[in-house]
Amino acid sequence: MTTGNTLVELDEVTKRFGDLTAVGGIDFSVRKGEFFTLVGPSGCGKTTTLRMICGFEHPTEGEVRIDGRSMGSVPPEARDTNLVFQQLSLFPHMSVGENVGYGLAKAGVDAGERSERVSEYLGLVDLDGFEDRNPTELSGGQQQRVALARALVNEPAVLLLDEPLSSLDRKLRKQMQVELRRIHKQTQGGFFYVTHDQEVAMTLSDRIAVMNDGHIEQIGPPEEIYREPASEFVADFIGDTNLIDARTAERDGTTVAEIGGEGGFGVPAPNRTGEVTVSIRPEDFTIANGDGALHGTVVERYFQGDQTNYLVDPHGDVGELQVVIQGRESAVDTGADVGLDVVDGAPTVF
Ligand SMILES: Nc1ncnc2c1ncn2[C@@H]1O[C@H](COP(=O)(O)OP(=O)(O)OP(=O)(O)O)[C@@H](O)[C@H]1O
Repeated sequence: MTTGNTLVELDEVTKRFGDLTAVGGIDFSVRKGEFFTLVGPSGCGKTTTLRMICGFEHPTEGEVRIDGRSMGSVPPEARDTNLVFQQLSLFPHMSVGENVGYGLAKAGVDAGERSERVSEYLGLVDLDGFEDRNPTELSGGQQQRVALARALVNEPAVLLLDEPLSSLDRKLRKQMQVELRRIHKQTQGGFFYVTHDQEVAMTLSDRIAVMNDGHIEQIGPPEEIYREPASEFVADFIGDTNLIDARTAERDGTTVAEIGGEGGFGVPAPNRTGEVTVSIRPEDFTIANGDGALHGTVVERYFQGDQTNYLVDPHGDVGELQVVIQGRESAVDTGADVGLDVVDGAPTVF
């Protein structure tokens, strides 16, 4: 299973706490130079997984390998990993420079080289010249960047990040996402990122693993996860979607899921029969006054600048649908009778 390109491998890893199975037999690998994100709802087992990679927890069953080597009972400090937490964990009594250089000092790196490496990594996180500042004088975003520099300075094979942006406000979080991408590109190390925030996962990652209740539902690049969700859970958790109950029927020799009954429209559902669920993303609809595959009434309309969101109550037993139209066009008002069409090939049938 090991290839030269693989950095971290989890092989049938299970972690039980008493009767509770926090992680139930998961497999994945993180490649060299990859930004890999584990995303899932609170309590699904993300942090436990990360803690098994860095050695703070040990699998009940299965094996963690780093660079092809079984981690068995290798203690955290002997693993080629470093960790950045959600809570800012800088030493308040040390300067920024001392914080960043802490691991190097512990490893016995001499003062001259330490000082060079510290300024190099402060430069990487865009904090040139901050060596003598005190961490308490810095903003939350700057402190988080110091924590990043501190974790990166001894060049670990894998940087583990546990919700490092969640204590920042929305704007700063967006900025730090861009920064993290850039820092990852420059260091070319493996990043293993854990978050419940699917938007962050989509923005940052080369690949995402979606976790649910201790198991992995799907692994793939963000676009694939979004466009071709492997399960109803993934479709619902990653981005917004409409999950519509439907039944299959034969139309012109092909099997379709009928949305809105016989008069509604058919979504191709090859090899399926009976009750199904159809996932349609809000942006995969088009909306117009008048005709469409489905008819309905606009219940609500929310203008959001770059897009307009509609809540449409379709005729037939479909349930309200969320529709998003990007751009400036928003010619349909609340209360209007509208037609909805769906972009060909966009829906997924479960
Ligand atoms: N040391 C422990 N002892 C007992 N149960 C634990 C322990 N650590 C975690 N758990 C349980 O294991 C499950 C998974 O927890 P974990 O922290 O891995 O989830 P998570 O996905 O990281 O959640 P969050 O996003 O809220 O941090 C939870 O039900 C949690 O209560």
